Amino acid sequence: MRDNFDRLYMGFSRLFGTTARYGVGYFSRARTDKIEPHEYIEDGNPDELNAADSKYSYWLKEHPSALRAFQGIMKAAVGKQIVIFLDYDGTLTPIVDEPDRAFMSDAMRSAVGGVAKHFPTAIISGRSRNKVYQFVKLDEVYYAGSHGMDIMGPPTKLKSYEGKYHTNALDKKGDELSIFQPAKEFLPAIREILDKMKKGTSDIEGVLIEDNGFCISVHYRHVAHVDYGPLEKKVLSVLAGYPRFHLTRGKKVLEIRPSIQWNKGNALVYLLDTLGFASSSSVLPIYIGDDKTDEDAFKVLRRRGLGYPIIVSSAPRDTLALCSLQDPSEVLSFLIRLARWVSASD
Ligand SMILES: O=P(O)(O)OC[C@H]1O[C@H](O[C@H]2O[C@H](CO)[C@@H](O)[C@H](O)[C@H]2O)[C@H](O)[C@@H](O)[C@@H]1O
Repeated sequence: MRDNFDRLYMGFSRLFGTTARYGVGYFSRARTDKIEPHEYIEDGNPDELNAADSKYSYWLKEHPSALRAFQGIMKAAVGKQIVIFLDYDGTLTPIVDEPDRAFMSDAMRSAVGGVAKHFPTAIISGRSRNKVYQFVKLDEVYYAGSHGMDIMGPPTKLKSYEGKYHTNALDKKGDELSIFQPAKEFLPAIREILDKMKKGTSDIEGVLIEDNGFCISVHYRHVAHVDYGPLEKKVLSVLAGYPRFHLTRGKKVLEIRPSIQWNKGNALVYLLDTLGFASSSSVLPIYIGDDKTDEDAFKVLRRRGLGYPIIVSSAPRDTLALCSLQDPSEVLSFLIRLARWVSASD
């Protein structure tokens, strides 16, 4: 009986976008909101939804909810230093139609600030470092923009990272920081590509080109289906003149990136190293992200057998993550719980 209700409610939640599926308040929310199972039966094809749900339930067994696994994660953290890594779009904010309007909620800001009070915390995003900072506006967090190619992290004199890519900086309080930009020499070419990309695609309606510092995003969320082919062709033809760059694909976005061996996984390692946890077993990194690019960081954690890679997804996906969270609202619950847990154990 309970199983039936579970399945029906999951179908309903997928259909109507409610987020109260797992973790705290799952059944209680369903009841207080007075959601009746028959509403779902009338509005959807039960067979299709049941098939999708059973795939998702199966996937959840392999990538359990980090909210459900919370106690286990905290048990593993005993005697270790937790370090938090967060992606931005799709993790700290829901995916929205206008990239410039992916604002972070005050609740999320306060939750991220809450964990950053207790643990070193970094946001690693595909956006430019400054843009992420403008959205987040928390000074106690480290920022890595351009998929990790522009990191503002702890001060460092580590020999393993080339000095020419480092610049010293000060934060607002006057504390020392280090800026690491391993794709520095690509900047002039990136400016050229940006210019050509803007000119070359200006006749296609709906294209939005975002300058991400060391990468460029060509958004096609608002491009008509028939125009996608010509757009991709144009992007590839500009790129053909720049063999030291390559194209990757994200959520309704084509991204142009310098072809260096540096990604979010390298950024995670860099930050762990500069925080003083190089090859340390006394650290427990928790990395939460929703995108393909976050898989590079998941891979590093899995290879090192370290911490918890957590994917944000409400559908089954190929992933190296160990746990999952359904959407940014579950990320919020997880972060709040983490800050409460550490305050309670202080
Ligand atoms: O690494 P991330 O922080 O996840 O950044 C990846 C890309 O995110 C943004 O684009 C995506 O989110 C937009 C806002 O929700 C959405 O409109 C767009 O369709 C998505 O692709 C950002 O604008 C890109 O520059 C980032 O590379």
